Amino acid sequence: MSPMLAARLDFTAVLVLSSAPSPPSGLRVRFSPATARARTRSLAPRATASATAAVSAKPPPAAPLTADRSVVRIGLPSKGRMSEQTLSLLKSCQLSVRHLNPRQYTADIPQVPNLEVWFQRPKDIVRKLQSGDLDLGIVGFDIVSEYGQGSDNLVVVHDALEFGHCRLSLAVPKEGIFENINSLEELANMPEWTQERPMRVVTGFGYLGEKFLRENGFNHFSFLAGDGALESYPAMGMADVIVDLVSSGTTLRENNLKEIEGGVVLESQATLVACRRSLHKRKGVLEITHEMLERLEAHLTATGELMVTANMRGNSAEEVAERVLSQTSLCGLQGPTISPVYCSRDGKVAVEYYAINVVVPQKSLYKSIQQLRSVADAMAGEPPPPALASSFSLLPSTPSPHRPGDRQGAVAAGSSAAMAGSGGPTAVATGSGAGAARSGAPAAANLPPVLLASPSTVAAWLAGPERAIGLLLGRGHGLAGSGSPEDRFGALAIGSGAPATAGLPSLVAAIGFPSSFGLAAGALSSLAASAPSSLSFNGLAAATGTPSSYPTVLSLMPPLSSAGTPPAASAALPPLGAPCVDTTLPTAPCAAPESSAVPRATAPLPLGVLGVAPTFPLVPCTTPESSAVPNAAAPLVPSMPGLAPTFPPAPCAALESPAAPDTASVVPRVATESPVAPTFVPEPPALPRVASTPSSCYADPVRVYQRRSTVTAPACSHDELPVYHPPTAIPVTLTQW
Ligand SMILES: Nc1ncnc2c1ncn2[C@@H]1O[C@H](COP(=O)(O)OP(=O)(O)OP(=O)(O)O)[C@@H](O)[C@H]1O
Ligand SMILES: O=P(O)(O)OC[C@H]1O[C@H](OP(=O)(O)OP(=O)(O)O)[C@H](O)[C@@H]1O
Repeated sequence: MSPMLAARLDFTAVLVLSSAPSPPSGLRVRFSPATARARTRSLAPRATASATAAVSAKPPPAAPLTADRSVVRIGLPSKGRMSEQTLSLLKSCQLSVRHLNPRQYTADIPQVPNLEVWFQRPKDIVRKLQSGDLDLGIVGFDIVSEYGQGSDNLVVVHDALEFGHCRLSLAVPKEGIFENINSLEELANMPEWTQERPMRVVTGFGYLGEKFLRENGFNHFSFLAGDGALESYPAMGMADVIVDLVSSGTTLRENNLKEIEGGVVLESQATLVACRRSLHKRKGVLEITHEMLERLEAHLTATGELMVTANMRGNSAEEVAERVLSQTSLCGLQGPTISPVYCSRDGKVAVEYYAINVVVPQKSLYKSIQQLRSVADAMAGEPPPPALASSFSLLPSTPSPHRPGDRQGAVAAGSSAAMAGSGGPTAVATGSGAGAARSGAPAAANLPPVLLASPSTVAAWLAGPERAIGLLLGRGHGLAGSGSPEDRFGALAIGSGAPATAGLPSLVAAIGFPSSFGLAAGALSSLAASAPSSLSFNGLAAATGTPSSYPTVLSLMPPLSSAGTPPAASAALPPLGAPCVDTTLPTAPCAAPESSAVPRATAPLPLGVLGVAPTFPLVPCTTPESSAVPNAAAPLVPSMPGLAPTFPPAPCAALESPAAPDTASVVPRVATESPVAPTFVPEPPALPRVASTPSSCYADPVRVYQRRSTVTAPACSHDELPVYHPPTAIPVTLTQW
């Protein structure tokens, strides 16, 4: 084995970034061999041990940095499947790439003035990072590993940008001499492979492929380089096995190939990579890297979180806080924000309700809402509501008539007595995206609830105690899916576990996930077409348009009353493609409590989920001295509204003349379309200074980032180079509208 192959993959050196606005001389880039070694070990689960262990550490190329270049350069994929997602990720981080002339390869990012974007083929990005012609780049880890070949001059500063997931895998034909070959070991020991007749491998990853085979005991193999359609080579008799990228596995299956145990060479996804020499030497690279990491981390951390807003009665914010904090799913990142909701009572300002804003993991949204409801009921002196499955309200058994004029792809189903009696699904309604599920619409007044979310979220709901009714759109997105577990859920999964006589759960939700929206719309159309006759479909709007018109918004319907009080029938469907921040679904009439015709039991707990809340972690760890230094993330903060509207309204009157300025400028749709009691969330307090950590940890203010997957060590474990700090310090949220 060559020394090159025997060396280690060492992309994992830490990047030390200064948060202090000190002059460049004060910035330190330091790489700790010890720390890097530790990282390498902890990388093993992501890149298989063999791959991790043997990418060589070639000496860094001696290419000098171009003396006259003062601008920092980042390389982005010019085409292919990574290209669009890269731009979209950056946009989500408020780093919009301005590509004025599509014929040119350069662009800029207005938010980062000294940064020049160069669109390049991914492999060229890696090559140019090595040579120092690019300073930063976004490419798949597979490409970094193959073309970087362990170069010391490459630093993967963020290894999990959460797109472009795939694996580099060895696959063999399902039949013939491979029929009983199911593991790498069995493959290596096949008597067929001799020096004269080696195993022929076709791949576009010659470096990683060869290293992998050598490390796994293969003695007789030969390589054939191929660029595309590698799955055809075995059938054509040109190769015995392939080493290629796999994501869904469909191409392999369709070409009669199979993966085998131990055959994964490398797990990959998009990464942010930097040129080490640039980080050291080129002015501005460190700061820009720092800023990009800040934004990426903020966005990625927040995508699994939702901000839930609810109004509930209470005597004081503290009392509400105590109750809310007693619930396991309502503790937020640091705790809920609780603020008074001002209503007008007899011409005076009164506070009877409090708005709770709390960040919850998307996965436990359902649980959180149940807990909120139970807290709200307890506050009102009532027993907590039953679990969701038994809190369904009975619906009229007559199916709602089909409305011919409804929009395409829109679908919702009323319940039917037949279904309720069958023990099968009691009802289903589906709505798609962007708050389009509008059970409050006249023809949809009897509609059951909608739960539409990403497959994994719905799967969690279905599997959870609530046994929610749901339409799960699996990968197959056929309504009668089969095959993989996800495909099995691709079928309509409704009413599981709901009592046969039950009507509907009290929750209506529609989530528009840009990523799965097309899928959702397709499945909804199929559902409409293939619906059993016992279901009838009413029109619920399915928003269409570009992904950007789907705010990730979840609209929640207040509970139907136990007496079956339908939702107010006043809400009109939003126009197609409208940005639907659909919060206008009050069930109770807006009235002062004393005059309310609606018994307390039916009064809604108004809920709204404000969508993805990117959380901007501020500087996680500094020396005490640095607390005098403005936080590096601070400039991000003032642009955030920090105001979470509450909706729908708490029962109250005199909304026409709010007693205090309203929040219309913040949330115009809510203010104009919904009779919302104004809620005043105090201005966010002045940003606290960065939390201090024991000074023994640091010599000066530093922030260290490295590959996310290696975040295992405690915060301050190294005398000089503290490892990555999980960004939990000071969450600041931005709600996307
Ligand atoms: N199923 C997949 N097949 C190939 N690449 C995938 C897959 N899923 C994610 N990726 C990521 O996308 C990158 C390849 O994208 P794409 O094939 O568009 O790139 P490219 O460099 O333009 O390809 P080519 O060199 O074949 O033109 C891979 O390097 C990998 O990181
Ligand atoms: O597991 P799957 O989801 O089926 O994806 C795997 C396929 O995708 C890629 O090919 P690509 O579409 O880039 O075309 P190519 O073969 O020409 O490279 C890869 O080379 C596989 O062939």
